[in-house]
Amino acid sequence: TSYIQLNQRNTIRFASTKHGKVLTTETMHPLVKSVEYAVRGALPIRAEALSQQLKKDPSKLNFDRVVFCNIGNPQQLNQKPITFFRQVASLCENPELLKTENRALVSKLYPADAIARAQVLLKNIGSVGAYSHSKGITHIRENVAKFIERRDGYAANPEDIFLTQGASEGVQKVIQLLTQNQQSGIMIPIPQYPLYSATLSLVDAAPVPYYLNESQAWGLGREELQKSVDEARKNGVDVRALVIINPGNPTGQCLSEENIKEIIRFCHEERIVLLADEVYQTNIYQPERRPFHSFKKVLKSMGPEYQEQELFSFHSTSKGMIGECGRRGGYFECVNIDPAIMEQLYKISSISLCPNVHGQIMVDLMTNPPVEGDESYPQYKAEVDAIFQSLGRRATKLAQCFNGLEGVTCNDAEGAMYLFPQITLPNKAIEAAKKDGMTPDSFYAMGMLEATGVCVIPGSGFGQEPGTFHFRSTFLPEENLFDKFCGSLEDFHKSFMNKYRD
Ligand SMILES: Cc1ncc(COP(=O)(O)O)c(CN[C@@H]2CONC2=O)c1O
Repeated sequence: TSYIQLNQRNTIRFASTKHGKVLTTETMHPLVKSVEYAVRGALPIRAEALSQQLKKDPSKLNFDRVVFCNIGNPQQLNQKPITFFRQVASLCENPELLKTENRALVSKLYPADAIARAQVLLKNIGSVGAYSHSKGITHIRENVAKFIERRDGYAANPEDIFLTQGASEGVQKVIQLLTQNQQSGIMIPIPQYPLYSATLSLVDAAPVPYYLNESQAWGLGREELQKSVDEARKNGVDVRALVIINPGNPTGQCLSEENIKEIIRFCHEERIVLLADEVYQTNIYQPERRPFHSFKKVLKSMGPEYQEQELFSFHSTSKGMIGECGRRGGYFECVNIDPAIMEQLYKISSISLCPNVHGQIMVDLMTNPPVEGDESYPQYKAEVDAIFQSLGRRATKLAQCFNGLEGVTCNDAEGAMYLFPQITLPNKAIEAAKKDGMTPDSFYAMGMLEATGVCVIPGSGFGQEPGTFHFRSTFLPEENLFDKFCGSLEDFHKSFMNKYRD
């Protein structure tokens, strides 16, 4: 916009005054100011401060470590990375190791299939220090497409795949494109992972809530979706898309194939774009909920009338049994998306040049791990199975712990990494929270943190049925510390309930 046009279009509000900071919370972008993201909000900030205090003067606190259960960050809680993945990544990082003169030494440390994988990757990448294609390295996108074909049994085109800085970046790009003005609405689950509400705040679009049914194991029916979209459209909201998180965060429910068909039929009939967040697709602990049904697969299995349904599917290297969150690896696949929109997606992807190459390498490894017959397969399978079984045990144990607490009910985690128990708090606690200017569940969670060092996130950070209170915890603390972890929560809860008993 030229200076003159700006002047004609609206009066220029000069940020700079005669003194003080130019950039302040008064002069900043108001939408940024409006954003909230509880997963790293007040509780984790306090937890970080306590963690620093523990290093300086542990005597003042009645716990010896802060347990960050606020975030699905497995390697922060000492989950081991997958050996084969780190072997390949480290070889890509230091190609000198692949030189012939070093082969004898390196072969003592690295299996042949890791060396071979690194060579193939570097042949297609060049240097991990170079910018890559803005959609991601073609060779890796081809491998992702093959993974999708193997998983679903339907064709996938590498040109429909964008590699991203974690799934977050893909979600933000797609929502940005989908929302034209303040009337643009995106349906999001309540409770939801606050990436969605935060992104909608940033683009000044309308969140359109649909409620998961806690009494039905966080189930979702067509009638709830219909009620939500009808209500929004009646109020002038231009509902354009539906976000489904499957398996769910923070709720852990896994959709059946029939449920997915019902959702696709709804989107088709209501002309709504589907955003399928499937980052927990390998975190499914309840056998009856396996195998994972992707929205892509179910859509392709439905009749011809559904074959124009627009769908974006998201995946990430941060979850599963991998937990490589810090590498920022992820992708999204575009299904039935207008070619002109694909060009727009490429354009905005090119603004940030490319996703980081190490994240891309991790996507390649996640989607194409060692297979039966490969030298590294036995170790890879043993590591993945051990993590998977341990997550399942911890999910069950923590749910049992929560269900044993006075006034607490907790659905099992069918999948994902979290539990979202509902807590019934005494009025005295609710009053005390009010006095401290906190929501009751934040007051409870802060009390838990100060007493035990365990950091969870209040349900208000995810949304919840009005009048109910929840908190979200991961079940990621190391298994050998789990009994102590559960014991500290039980002790805190007893003392809290006694302190505020009506
Ligand atoms: C449902 C869902 N979608 C997308 C993401 C983004 O992941 P990446 O950007 O790392 O790929 C997360 C991360 N889970 C957050 C982070 O940890 N705890 C959470 O609730 C998530 O839970």
